[in-house]
Parts: sequence; structure tokens; C-alpha cells
Amino acid sequence: MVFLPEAYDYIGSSISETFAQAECVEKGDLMVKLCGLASENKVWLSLGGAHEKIDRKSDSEERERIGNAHILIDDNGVIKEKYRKIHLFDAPVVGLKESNWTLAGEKLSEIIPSPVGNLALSICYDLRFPHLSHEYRRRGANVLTFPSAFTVPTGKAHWHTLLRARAIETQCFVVAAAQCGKHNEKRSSFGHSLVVDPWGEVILVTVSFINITQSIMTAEINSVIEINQIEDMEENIGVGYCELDLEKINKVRTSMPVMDHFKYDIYQ
Ligand SMILES: O=C(O)CNC(=O)[C@H](CS)NC(=O)CCC(=O)C(=O)O
Repeated sequence: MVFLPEAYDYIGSSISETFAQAECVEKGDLMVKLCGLASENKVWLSLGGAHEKIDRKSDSEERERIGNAHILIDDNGVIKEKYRKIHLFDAPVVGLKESNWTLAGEKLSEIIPSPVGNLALSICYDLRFPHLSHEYRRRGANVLTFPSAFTVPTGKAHWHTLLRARAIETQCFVVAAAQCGKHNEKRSSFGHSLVVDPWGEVILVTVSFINITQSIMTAEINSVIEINQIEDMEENIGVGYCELDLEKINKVRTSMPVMDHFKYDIYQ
């Protein structure tokens, strides 16, 4: 299975550029190509965040806005699920207001059984809302996904901690493909695509692999590195590879059955 980050299609340098390139998820040219690639190569795809052109008739709001949609494609090239980002990143700390151009989603993703586990779809800023992750766990997820385009200052401060916390609390694998580098004069992303196991251990983090001009298909497979080494590393576009040992989930959950210990009667 291949996981791509939020905004895997493009990152616009202005709202008008972002609108101009948005495509309808089900019928867009890019999506047709990606479904073809999934079936030809027999891989599942997690497309972490498409700029989704929304049919105005189904949008009750007056302003033009797009969806931020995480799409899951199976190895037959069939779209299995589409999740629209629920929590929009309106954050004065970095001067971004996603709700200016995005319409928030209103429902959770289904839990989708896949060859790498029972997947739950989220996007980026959703990571900061533990109730969402907890609800996915309660509904049977064992792999949470947080494709992201985290900003550099908030990424430095919180990215690793939040991802590990969600993994530890829910006892799920957490897979987080992340944008990295400078997109335009105004935007850069923190990077550090991460996979965390249900015990909270980081089992994959991407660092510098390939030159941006090389094909991703020829990228070298990464080796796992220690978190305390990361600060000094440059990150380019690249790929990381790891295996999810689903047995770990059972081990962690039986050895510490936190789900049985919630006291909803006391704190709802
Ligand atoms: O708009 C696009 O083209 C792609 N989408 C994004 O970059 C989104 C909305 S601005 N970024 C985040 O949610 C960052 C969250 C974050 O950095 C944090 O929670 O600290």
C-alpha cells in the first residue's frame, strides 16, 4: 500500500490558483490516472488530501469553496472511501485560515479493511483532536492515517509528539505521509513522514533520499533512524518503506487493555 500526503495533487500559491486546479474527485483526470496506476500495479493508494471541486448544488454555502478529501483506492482501482477533513486549520499562529477556501467535512470515514489493517481516514490538523482517533479505535480501526502538510514551526513543536500520543492512546499503528520543503514564497512544510507502532515506537521516518529531479520510483528505501538524529537532517522528496506487524496490535491491547478502563460515566 502506498500513502501520499495531504495536497498530493498540488499546493497553490494563491486561493485563485488553488481553485483553478481543483478537480471533482470521482471524475477528475488525475483520479482516473491514479485508479489506473493502482490496478496496474496491484497496490492500494491512500491519497491524503485532494483539492476537491464541489458541486455547487450540494454546497449550501454562498462562498465558493473546495473540499479537502482523503481518498482510498483499492488494488482494483476502485475508490473505497472518501473522507472530507472535519477540522479546518484556522490558526493565527501561522497566519493560515483554511476555512477561507475549504468546506469542512461532517462525517467520519468508514473503517476500511485492507491488506495492511483496518484503516481510518483523517487529515493533518485532525491529528490534534484525540476524540476523533479514539472514536475510530472504538469503531474497530487498527491503522490511523494522518496525511499532512504541517507547517514548519508547529511541526517542530508538536508533530512527533502528537503522532506518538495518538498511537499510544489508541493502540493503533499511525501512518503519516507528510509534505516537505518549500512550496512557494509563502509556504513550506515540516516533512518527517512517520509510521508509529501501537506501542508508540517510531518505526519509519523519512530523511533525505533523492534529488527532487529524480524519479520517485528509483528512490532508495530508507533505513530507520533515531528521533534524536532528525534535527540535523535535510529532507527532500522521497519515499520510505516499512512493514506493519499486525500481531503487535493484539499484544499491546491485551497487555494493557485501556479500552476496557474508560470511565464514560464519570467524564462522558
Ligand atoms: O491547503 C492546501 O493546499 C493543503 N492543506 C494544508 O496545508 C492544511 C490546511 S492550511 N494544513 C494543515 O492543516 C496544517 C496543520 C498544522 O500545521 C498543525 O496542526 O500544526
